[in-house]
Amino acid sequence: MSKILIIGAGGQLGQCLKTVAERRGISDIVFPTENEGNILEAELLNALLEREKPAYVINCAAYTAVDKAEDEVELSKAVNETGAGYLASACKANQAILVHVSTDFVFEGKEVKLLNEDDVAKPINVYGVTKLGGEQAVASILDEHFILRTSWLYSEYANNFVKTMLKLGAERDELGIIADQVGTPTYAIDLANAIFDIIASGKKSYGVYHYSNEGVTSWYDFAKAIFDISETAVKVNPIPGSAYPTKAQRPAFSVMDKSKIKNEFNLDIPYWRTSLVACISKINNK
Ligand SMILES: NC(=O)C1=CN([C@@H]2O[C@H](COP(=O)(O)OP(=O)(O)OC[C@H]3O[C@@H](n4cnc5c(N)ncnc54)[C@H](OP(=O)(O)O)[C@@H]3O)[C@@H](O)[C@H]2O)C=CC1
Ligand SMILES: Cc1cn([C@H]2C[C@H](O)[C@@H](COP(=O)(O)OP(=O)(O)O[C@H]3O[C@@H](C)C(=O)[C@@H](O)[C@H]3O)O2)c(=O)[nH]c1=O
Repeated sequence: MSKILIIGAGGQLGQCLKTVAERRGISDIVFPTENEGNILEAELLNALLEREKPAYVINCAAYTAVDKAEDEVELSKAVNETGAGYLASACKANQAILVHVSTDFVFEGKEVKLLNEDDVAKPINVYGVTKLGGEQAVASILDEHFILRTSWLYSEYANNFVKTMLKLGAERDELGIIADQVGTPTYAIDLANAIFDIIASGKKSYGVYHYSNEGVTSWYDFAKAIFDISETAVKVNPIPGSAYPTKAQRPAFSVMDKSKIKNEFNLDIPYWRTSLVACISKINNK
């Protein structure tokens, strides 16, 4: 496979890419540290790409603290938008193709309808606004880009909803979980495999693509499944979003249509509950 460089390698998706690269025997791949690949430093990125000469760059660096972003607007914008633009410029200067990861939170989510790549993005929180800004920066600077929007990422690595639930389930007898926000969880290992499949295809069909696991659920049903699969005895109560106030608003419905990515790259996407079983088994055997 062509040489690949990962930015934001220390995060959840970065660690999944590393695991999957090892499993698939992908060896021509570089995982710089955050200091070596700081997305806020344009010249550093350019020098890194000049030195490594990757054919593909995968951008996993992001500001992902959705509630905190409401107070840290500048930092969120710098990492998600300005930094993404710097990386796109470095790719342009060094003839690299950029795989940039984005989110379902670019959508307003007020309508119950499958979201496709042409639907209008209208984010309702700072994180979503800055991620949309990142998409626009990438697309305006570099033609050779794949923007992959994904949703509700979890894995055995870093912090995520599954690990939060397993922790809270061990500490408490009862939990209230929002039942009126609907979307699709995505096992970051599956996303990592899809990214390598896209690269391995060598196809140049650049643009925006939606990728999540198959199926639809709410945070409440997701939590129920986590406790069911992990055999954790905790009572889970479905609550409306209004009963769990958060700094950031979240889309009520953000299920994405994945037809485009499946057709273009011939992907077979796992059902969300099947992947959740695989992830919890990994967590338990760690
Ligand atoms: N997590 C989720 O539920 C979802 C994530 N996404 C998107 O998927 C992508 C991957 O997310 P995920 O892996 O979960 O996120 P993480 O927060 O786990 O990883 C992001 C990484 O970016 C790093 N980072 C922050 N600032 C910089 C910087 N200036 N230079 C280089 N690296 C930096 C972070 O380091 P540090 O920890 O030190 O800040 C962290 O290691 C992101 O684009 C995200 O927006 C999309 C949908 C859902
Ligand atoms: C801990 C907890 C959360 N919740 C709710 C709050 C929220 O609506 C939902 C998920 O909470 P989290 O804060 O874990 O997830 P959140 O950070 O909102 O997840 C989002 O992250 C960004 C990065 C994305 O790009 C999105 O796709 C999505 O994955 O669960 C409860 O209802 N009860 C609880 O006890």
